[in-house]
Amino acid sequence: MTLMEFAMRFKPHYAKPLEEEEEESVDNDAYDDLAVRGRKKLITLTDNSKMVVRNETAVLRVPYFVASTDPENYYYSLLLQYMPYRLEQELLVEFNSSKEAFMAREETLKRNSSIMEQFRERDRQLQNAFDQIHAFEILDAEPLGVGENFEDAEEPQVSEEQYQQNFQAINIGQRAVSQKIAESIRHQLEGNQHRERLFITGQAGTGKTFLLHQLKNLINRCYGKKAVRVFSLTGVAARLVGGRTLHSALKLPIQKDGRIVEMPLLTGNWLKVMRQQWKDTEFFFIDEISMVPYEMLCMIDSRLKQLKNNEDFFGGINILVFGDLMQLPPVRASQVLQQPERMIPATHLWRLFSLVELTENMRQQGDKTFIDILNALRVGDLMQSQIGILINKQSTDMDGEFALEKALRIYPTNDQVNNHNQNVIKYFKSYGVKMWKIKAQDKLVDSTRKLGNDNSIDSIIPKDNDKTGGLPKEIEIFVGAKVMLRTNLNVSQRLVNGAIGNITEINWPNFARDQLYDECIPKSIRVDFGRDGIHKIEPISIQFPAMRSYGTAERRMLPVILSWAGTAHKLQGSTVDHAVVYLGPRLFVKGQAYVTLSRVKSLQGLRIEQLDCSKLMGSTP
Ligand SMILES: Nc1ncnc2c1ncn2[C@@H]1O[C@H](COP(=O)(O)OP(=O)(O)OP(=O)(O)O)[C@@H](O)[C@H]1O
Repeated sequence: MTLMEFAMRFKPHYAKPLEEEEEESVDNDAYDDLAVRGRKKLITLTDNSKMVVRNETAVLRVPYFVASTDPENYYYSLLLQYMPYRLEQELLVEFNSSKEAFMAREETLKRNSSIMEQFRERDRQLQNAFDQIHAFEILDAEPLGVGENFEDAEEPQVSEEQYQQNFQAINIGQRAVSQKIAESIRHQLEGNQHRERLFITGQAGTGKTFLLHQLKNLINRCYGKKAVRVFSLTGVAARLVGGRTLHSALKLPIQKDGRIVEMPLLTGNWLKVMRQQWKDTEFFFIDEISMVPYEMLCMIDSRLKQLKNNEDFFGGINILVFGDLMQLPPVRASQVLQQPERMIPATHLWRLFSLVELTENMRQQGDKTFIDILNALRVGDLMQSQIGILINKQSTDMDGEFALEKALRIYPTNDQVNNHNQNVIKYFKSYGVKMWKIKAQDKLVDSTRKLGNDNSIDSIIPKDNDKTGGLPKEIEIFVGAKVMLRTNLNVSQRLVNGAIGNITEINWPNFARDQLYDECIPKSIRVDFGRDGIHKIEPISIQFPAMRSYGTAERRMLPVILSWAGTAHKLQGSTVDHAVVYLGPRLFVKGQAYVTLSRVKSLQGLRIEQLDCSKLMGSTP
């Protein structure tokens, strides 16, 4: 059924048949009124037609629809009630669904709603609808840590000096790729239609990300404009390369429970705006490609075709992907390289790529023993002597740089991460450090259903932080606590989800010197993000769907979580001087041990918390 056919179903309630519709006005009742009572006050509409001002109230009959089960009718009925229109068709033109049409009018509807407030007892119907939509956006968004909709960062400009310095530093393998790309750009600028499709791989630490930055600068300089767009699947990885997440940048659908959902086509204004944004793009980079399932690569291909209005593969732009398939496999999705059977005989996209392998380890530079261990671990072929070295790295005696509160801990699961953070809190408490427990303020914002006596607000709020916009239920903080930001505050200052720093100051409301009551949330905290500076962080409010059909809930909380530990998945791509890593029985994915270990620069900077040798061998996790 087309949207128009769908709209016709409303005729009995709202609209008169089109042929009866007067050119001059849609308010036929008002004209009928005019005939009976004589001259009435007219207002002139923007197209100079006239409309009679109604003196008497009218009753509008509205069937009842439920947003979750019948969104088309629900939003359409709201549009009909609250959006002024001359022809009913206008309401849906250019939109794929009535929800889209409704959201496109958000500003106007809210303005109209506030005007109408004077004439009616406000039923909050519109407000509830917007609240619901925005709350559900939390669920539709990528899981936290998988990035959010932040706009293109104003990337920090690399100085000429830095650029030259990096250029001098690049090794032979990196230089060969740079030269190939420079050459190719020269040909493309001369009109050559060949486009580069490279898969730049190499074990962890071989400088793939370093090369990515260098190529980005090189290409932008060649074109004299921002011609490269850089993406990653996770927000943390995107932060490392100054890029955006694939989902937000390309409006890709979100996979739920490992299922790949169909990708909607962009239409109307969205498409226009995005095409404009992409017009200068000549190169498309994806970092950490090992996290991108094959189906997603296909979606990227079709989205780029649409954005560049070009049916060539990837919309006829150059595409460079960076990653190591021996690192983490895509989370809950099919293999990266394998083309699912149902997609055959479509062209296998990976066949279009040339492979370039970087071989010189730059992260563990100088630590040959560690490099050899990592190389062997990568292919599941550790020698007995190498296992011996790792066994010697096991220690319960964590002091100096490896002290509980200092070195980063890397675990496979969130549970272990939380557990470690709590242990650090206990440790500081044992030294009498003053702590404050900050509890989130939760409330229901939908008036559709009230909480009964048997239900507390806690019973209808999801426990999983990813379903509450990343805001935790509670957090214990103190000056010195290590925290991770869970929202994008300022992309150009790199204050994005995943940024880690230490609290330097806690400020309470009303200039109080301390937390006056248990429910009190600090007015702000200051966090030192190292080279990204010290920044003030204030509490934020986020709406999300409550459980058990209780409508929309809202949580107000500081957007930070404790961060003395992180998961291997979230830390993929990072480099640290010191870390205590877990290589025990809870490793659950092939490649996890390798990714975990290879974050550390040297054997000297490594301690192992638990070691299960069977997890290091062969291809089994
Ligand atoms: N040519 C180079 N000169 C100096 N340092 C380099 C060079 N290439 C890479 N590095 C440094 O080596 C470390 C590892 O590099 P990088 O993070 O780019 O590796 P990677 O291959 O992307 O690793 P991973 O697969 O773990 O993400 C970084 O600290 C980086 O700055």
